[in-house]
Amino acid sequence: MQTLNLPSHLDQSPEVAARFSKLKSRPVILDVNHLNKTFHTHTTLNDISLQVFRREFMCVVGPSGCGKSTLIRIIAGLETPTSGDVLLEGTQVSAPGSDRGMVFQGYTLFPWLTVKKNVMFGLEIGGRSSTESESEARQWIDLVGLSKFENSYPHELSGGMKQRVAIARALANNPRILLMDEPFGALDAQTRCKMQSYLLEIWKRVDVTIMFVTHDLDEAIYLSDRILVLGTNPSRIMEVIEVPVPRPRSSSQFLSPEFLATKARLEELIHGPEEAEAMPLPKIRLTHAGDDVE
Ligand SMILES: Nc1ncnc2c1ncn2[C@@H]1O[C@H](COP(=O)(O)OP(=O)(O)OP(=O)(O)O)[C@@H](O)[C@H]1O
Repeated sequence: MQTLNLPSHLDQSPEVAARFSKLKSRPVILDVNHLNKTFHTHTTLNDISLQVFRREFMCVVGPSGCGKSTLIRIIAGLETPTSGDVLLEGTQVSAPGSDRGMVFQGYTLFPWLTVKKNVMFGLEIGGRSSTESESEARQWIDLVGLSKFENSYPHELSGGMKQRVAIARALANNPRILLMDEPFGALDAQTRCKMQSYLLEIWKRVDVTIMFVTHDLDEAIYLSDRILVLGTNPSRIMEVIEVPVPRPRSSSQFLSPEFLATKARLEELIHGPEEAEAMPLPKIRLTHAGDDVE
């Protein structure tokens, strides 16, 4: 078998290295300190500490059950840690707040409200007048490219369009951080690719930091500045990878040596020997000896 001769994922071009030094010179927006979460007797998060910089795009990956959603839910204030704390711009997170926007995999729009009313909802709850909310909602709907659909109802939109509305609605409250938990997980592959490009475009135009949970390693590399890799047994941070792929990103980079090297490292961390050992299949055979497919 021919093996690819890949560079190390740690190799960075001068251009990429300069971008990371600029990123790290920005203020820390999110500070996670020695976070632990135990459900009954099961330790889901164990001593997780990390810092995210302002306007950084960080993806969170790891095997199923490693605590990705739990981490995001704690940052969102939807779950309380067993110990440790989360600071957003220096303020301790203890409950949900408008400084954090959330987009989930399931479509969470109100089906009885139009696109415009869905986006206006949080603004009106936050105390804005109807006129103010309407003009702000229009601006966000414009940003996600759905002006023509502002009077449509969610059932009249495709899955990708619904998620664009969900992004507009989350951004309308001017959150400091956007927390996205598998937001494109239910979309078909083509729509998913389009949504990834839309999201990068939106992120470039808004002063917001993004934490994005995904199972899709290509998606993580395509979107991220850094990738947080969580592991299980024991639960821990395995690595924080600085993605060496230059920006602006495009699908033509999927086969570039930097992209493939990062993917190989992620595969090694997530699907390495540890996972295979953790879940061995029982040696049961339901076919006749000699009737092998390989
Ligand atoms: N409310 C809860 N009560 C009890 N256990 C929970 C609760 N929420 C999460 N867990 C457990 O914590 C562990 C981590 O769950 P979590 O959903 O955070 O993982 P994940 O990495 O997001 O998984 P997946 O990739 O499959 O979505 C799992 O074992 C899960 O069963």
